[in-house]
Amino acid sequence: MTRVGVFGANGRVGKLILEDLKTTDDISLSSVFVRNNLDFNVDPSVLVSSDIDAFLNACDIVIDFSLPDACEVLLEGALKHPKPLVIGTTGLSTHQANLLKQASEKMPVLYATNMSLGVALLNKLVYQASAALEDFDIEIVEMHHKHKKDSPSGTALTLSESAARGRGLDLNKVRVSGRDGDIGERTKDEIGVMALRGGDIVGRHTVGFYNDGEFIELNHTATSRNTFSKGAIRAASWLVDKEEGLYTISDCLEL
Ligand SMILES: NC(=O)C1=CN([C@@H]2O[C@H](COP(=O)(O)OP(=O)(O)OC[C@H]3O[C@@H](n4cnc5c(N)ncnc54)[C@H](OP(=O)(O)O)[C@@H]3O)[C@@H](O)[C@H]2O)C=CC1
Ligand SMILES: O=C(O)C1=N[C@H](C(=O)O)C[C@H](O)C1
Repeated sequence: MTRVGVFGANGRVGKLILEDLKTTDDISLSSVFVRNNLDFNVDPSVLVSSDIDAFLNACDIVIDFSLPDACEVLLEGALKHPKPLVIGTTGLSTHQANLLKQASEKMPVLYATNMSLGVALLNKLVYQASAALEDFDIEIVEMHHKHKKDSPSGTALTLSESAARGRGLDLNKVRVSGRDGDIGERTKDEIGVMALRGGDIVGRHTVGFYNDGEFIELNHTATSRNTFSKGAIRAASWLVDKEEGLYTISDCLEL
């Protein structure tokens, strides 16, 4: 039985991971990290702790859906006590992304800005379309619930990386994430990545390829957050016996 530690268990996704683990074979909850209290009860055999070392000691693998600063605490702890990590937290700073890379030199780390099968495939399609439709303008729109803190979404940024790679472009030089005022005409290479927020939208991403006379739009809509929690548990079962290294959701899904 694989013992899972959940980081961010009070959160929208974290709570679902705890629920989904109850109905999963060969993998079960053994520890929960909290900064204050857990908002609900768990089986008394589960360690609930705000001590990162104790939390890591009590599990074989960690699943993290928290916030960037919290994820940093996890990565620093894991650098001292290596443990396989499945990380879904988005909005990481450059420093936090570097810590994640450092961690992957000591332990297996699967980082995915979106744990769904659909978005994993969408990334492949976007790469292909971007390369094939070289004269088309690329614009990405993401929509999420009003509680989301980071923008653009991690998924939109990953999709824009796929689009930039398809064209051999450096995303840092071509990404435009806001247009307001007298901005002039659109330049050929820019990749627009725009964010909308409202209500309870679980997650919607549209990657459009626009030319004179025609356009194509590729869309993925998550209709349930369980898509992410179940995807993360599947990733944990796959990652637990891997060697150190940085893995993607496509590796796990063999896409
Ligand atoms: N990769 C993917 O497929 C997906 C990724 N996400 C990403 O996952 C993350 C979480 O999303 P969501 O569940 O909606 O967010 P929530 O805000 O609902 O949950 C965040 C969790 O992080 C915990 N947390 C915050 N700060 C700290 C801290 N300093 N130390 C310890 N724990 C902390 C909170 O604990 P407490 O309540 O105790 O404060 C809470 O449990 C986001 O980055 C989101 O973008 C979301 C969906 C899918
Ligand atoms: O915060 C969310 O809710 C989501 N975050 C992820 C992201 O930033 O891409 C994935 C998903 O779209 C939901």
